[in-house]
Amino acid sequence: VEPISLGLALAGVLTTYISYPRLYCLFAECCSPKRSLSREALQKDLDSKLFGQHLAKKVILNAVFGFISNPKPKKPLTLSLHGWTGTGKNFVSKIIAENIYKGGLNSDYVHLFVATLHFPHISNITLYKDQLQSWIRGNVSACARSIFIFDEMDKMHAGLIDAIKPYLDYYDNLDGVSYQKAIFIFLSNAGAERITDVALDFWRSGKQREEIELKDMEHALSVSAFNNKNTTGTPASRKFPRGWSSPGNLPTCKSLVPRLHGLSVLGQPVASGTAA
Ligand SMILES: Nc1ncnc2c1ncn2[C@@H]1O[C@H](COP(=O)(O)OP(=O)(O)OP(=O)(O)O)[C@@H](O)[C@H]1O
Repeated sequence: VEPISLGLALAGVLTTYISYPRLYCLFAECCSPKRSLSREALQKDLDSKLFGQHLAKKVILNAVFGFISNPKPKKPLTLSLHGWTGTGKNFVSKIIAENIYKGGLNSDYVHLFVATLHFPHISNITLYKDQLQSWIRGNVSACARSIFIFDEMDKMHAGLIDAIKPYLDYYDNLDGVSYQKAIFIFLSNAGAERITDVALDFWRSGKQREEIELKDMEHALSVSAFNNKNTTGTPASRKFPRGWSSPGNLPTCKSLVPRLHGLSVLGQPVASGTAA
């Protein structure tokens, strides 16, 4: 084959590959505006990898699948996972990320922040706020379905929590950017002791762990998370965003508590809820 013909043929193949996003996305990672999540695959992953978290599994499966399947969500998906260290909060975030993007946590569309690592100095709070907001704005502009994971929320400065709040609400757009397809996952130890207390009470009364319901955790978590002493800032600024109930405490039984915020599933707004 002569070099010019070969070159033209290759250029043709390359142009076709780039011009057809679906074809391109078969081989490279894409930010797909359409549904890109298999409920069966997510369920299989949760069932086979995540143990002892029946509430978390159910809530996460319904929340994530319902959200991704909705072509026009009214607000971003906000999940808040609470539990003691080593209960699987990061693990489940990884499962969610991997089910939405091939690259999982390494994807260009998945952003992980660790409070003590990325925002260590209270004196730099104004700088962090600006940087965080422009990072979120820039990345959501580039990919509406961006995922932001915030680890150690209980150690996050209240001022930074305030900086994230506007993106979690029901705005069609903020300064020309719509955040309604974004996913925010907050991980926290706040409420861990209380979660353990509830699980322990169930065990003492001879009930199965699987009998614990979302509502059994709700109140306990709200109170203890709001009173969380680790989050810095004044009590007033510690107020959680609308639809975002505060977190609480419990270690021995090691439960993971996801909290669902104002998510619209099947067109019905769902009030914030909790699972263990
Ligand atoms: N419920 C679980 N089911 C299966 N494996 C788990 C579970 N919880 C934890 N693990 C295992 O333990 C490892 C550590 O858990 P992970 O980092 O998710 O804990 P965490 O709740 O995020 O803790 P921390 O609060 O310290 O960040 C995971 O990578 C996973 O291998």
